[in-house]
Amino acid sequence: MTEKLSEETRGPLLKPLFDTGWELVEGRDAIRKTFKFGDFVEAFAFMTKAAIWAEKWNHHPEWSNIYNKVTVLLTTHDVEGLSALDAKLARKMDGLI
Ligand SMILES: C[C@H](O)[C@H](O)[C@H]1CNC2=NC(N)=NC(=O)C2=N1
Repeated sequence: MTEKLSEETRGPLLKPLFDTGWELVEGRDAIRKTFKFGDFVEAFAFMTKAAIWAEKWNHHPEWSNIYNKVTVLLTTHDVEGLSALDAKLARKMDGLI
């Protein structure tokens, strides 16, 4: 069962993600990052690869795309906040670029 990140675990899990450009979302227990690519095809290729992992892990991003930018918000709806799955998917997305 997925659990909301505790005060003790969220620091070590989230700090490396803040270093790669993820940030906390105001008013919501979630993280967000905007990925920028050379063009729409590269942005959509990233979304396609990320979508395959999201489906495999049954953990889905809230995201939007404008031409060469993809803005991703990660949170765990089942626990109404951040869980280890969000950190896992964020790390995977960072690894896809
Ligand atoms: C029923 C289904 O397993 C759940 O709704 C899954 C699907 N994808 C999900 N994605 C995210 N980000 N959070 C969830 O809590 C979640 N739950």
